[in-house]
Amino acid sequence: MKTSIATVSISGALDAKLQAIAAAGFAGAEIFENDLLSSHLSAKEIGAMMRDLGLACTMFQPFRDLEGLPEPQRARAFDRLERKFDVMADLGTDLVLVCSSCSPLADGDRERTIADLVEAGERAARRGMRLGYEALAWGRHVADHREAWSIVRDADHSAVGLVLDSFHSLARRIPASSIGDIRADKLFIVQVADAPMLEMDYLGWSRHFRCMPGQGEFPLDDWAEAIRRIGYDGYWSLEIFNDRFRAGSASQVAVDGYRSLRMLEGGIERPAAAAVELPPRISTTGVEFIEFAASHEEADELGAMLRPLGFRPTARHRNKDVTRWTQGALNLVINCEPEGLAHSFDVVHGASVCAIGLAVPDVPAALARADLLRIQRYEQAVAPDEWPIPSVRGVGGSLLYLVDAATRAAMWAHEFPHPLEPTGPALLTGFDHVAQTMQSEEFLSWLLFYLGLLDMRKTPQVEIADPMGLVLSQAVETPGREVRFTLNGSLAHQSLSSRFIQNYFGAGVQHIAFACPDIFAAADAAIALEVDRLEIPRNYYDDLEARWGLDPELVERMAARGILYDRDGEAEYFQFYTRAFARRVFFEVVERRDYAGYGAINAPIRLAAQARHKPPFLD
Ligand SMILES: O=C(O)c1ccc(O)c(O)c1
Ligand SMILES: [Mg+2]
Repeated sequence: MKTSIATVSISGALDAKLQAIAAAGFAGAEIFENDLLSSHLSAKEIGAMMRDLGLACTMFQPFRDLEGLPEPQRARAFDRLERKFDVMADLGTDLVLVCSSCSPLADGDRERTIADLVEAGERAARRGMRLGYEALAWGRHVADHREAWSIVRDADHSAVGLVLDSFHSLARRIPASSIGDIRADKLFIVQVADAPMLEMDYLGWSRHFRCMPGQGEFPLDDWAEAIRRIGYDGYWSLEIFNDRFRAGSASQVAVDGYRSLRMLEGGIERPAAAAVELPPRISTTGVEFIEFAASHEEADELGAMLRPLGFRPTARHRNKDVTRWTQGALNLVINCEPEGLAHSFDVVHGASVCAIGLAVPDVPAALARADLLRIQRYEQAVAPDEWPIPSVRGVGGSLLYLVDAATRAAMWAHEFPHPLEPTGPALLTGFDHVAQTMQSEEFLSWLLFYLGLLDMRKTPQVEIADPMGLVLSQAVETPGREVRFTLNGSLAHQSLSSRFIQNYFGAGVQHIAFACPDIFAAADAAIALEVDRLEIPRNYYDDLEARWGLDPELVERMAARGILYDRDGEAEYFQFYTRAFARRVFFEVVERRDYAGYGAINAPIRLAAQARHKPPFLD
């Protein structure tokens, strides 16, 4: 796939944008006119810079309101176009994007439109240039790529072609089958954007809500497949108007963009027919372990929270200050080493989750996928007798270890040979989900990370009311729901999530939810060992009884244990929470009875209960 991105997609000054675009691995970039107008560099200098960076200038854009004008506006538009050809020559591109007209002066007569495009094509051809006609979804007379294509086809001029932009076509829900009529040699460039499905005006939706392929809800796989099928082999160019991206880091947005095009190439939701030679997304069968970085003091505190939940320290590392805590098939690792990544993590963030081990069947394939997406591998020094576990950088600089079956067996037996206590009764049977909290600016980036690397699907985004602001929440899940992450992005500075980020000095794991087959048994055992649990107000239970018509006795049993409840049809969800450890990480225990969600309805109750416990220094 030939990759390109419009400079409008990225923050900063034009020269900095181009550097970020080149560093992320793109082959080309579209120069957005406003970026050039506001640059201190001339078009010639930008052109030279692009050549030095190895970037093709794929298009100059946009040229607005060309066709259907009365005189004298028409003559002026053509003069303006000639001037742009000079700029394009300096930039080193032969292609200009012409948007379908939005001018109230434009006449919608089809023959006039064709005649104007032919005239423009003649002028372009004289200068060795070409123009690509794009139907804006809010164009005054041409707002549909089918209409734009029929005009381009009938104009029948070698310098006049079509620009397809997924936003305009998919916002209008134009079927991908309509692309089959387009001739590949007439499709001059393809612009790509995803977006959430919203009910709003096209212009506002397009200018503020576009996102990278995979981050939104447009059916891009079918659309891209239809374009490949006609034999198109030109550039796929991201064009993402989004205020959040323009407020973010240029290099991160550029890398995300590159990653998203690679995802599109291989298929976002299902493998693309054309992508056989690309490393596919990784299947993962479970969370093998979660590792905490902690000082000894913090490790004691953490241990005191884990025991009531049924965990015991069962083994010690052969030569490191690292303890394995287990329960049934669940593994937690507490790392108190005075050096290495875990220690650095503890110094920066305080006691927290520094790594997650994912069970994957094929580690080399996983690393190949990570490389394709430019996800950073993490290589740490391994002593000669140590078992190396490959890893990549995840949320907040934490690691995602990739653990295959051979490593799993060797890792525990070889690295943790010194037994400590026997295991207790297994109350909890698995990791249900891991919740990670981040700034809202990073939210879409991490969504793309998980969806690109792992064979996971996203659930719809929900907004959760925190006592001090809104939090965006969205889950990613493996097809069999063996691994689930929930991502939470705070939209308000005072929300509990934001306080977490401030307190944590960055994004990270805010809670770990364990699965159990009997929540009452798990809660009773935890309470018997004096678990520090989150108290839920009585009002909640009065409402619960009224809302679901639950047996009052069941409601009393839940109230006595601080268990929250949700229901979806016949499916039921029970959950309880511990208080936060080191003011950062807390634990949840859930029992699912065919329930697929995360109890979002209870999140405001939980957040308010946590806010009541907030440590005084955070005020
Ligand atoms: O919003 C716009 O004006 C605009 C400009 C150029 C494009 O390619 C586009 O899709 C939209
Ligand atoms: Mg466009």
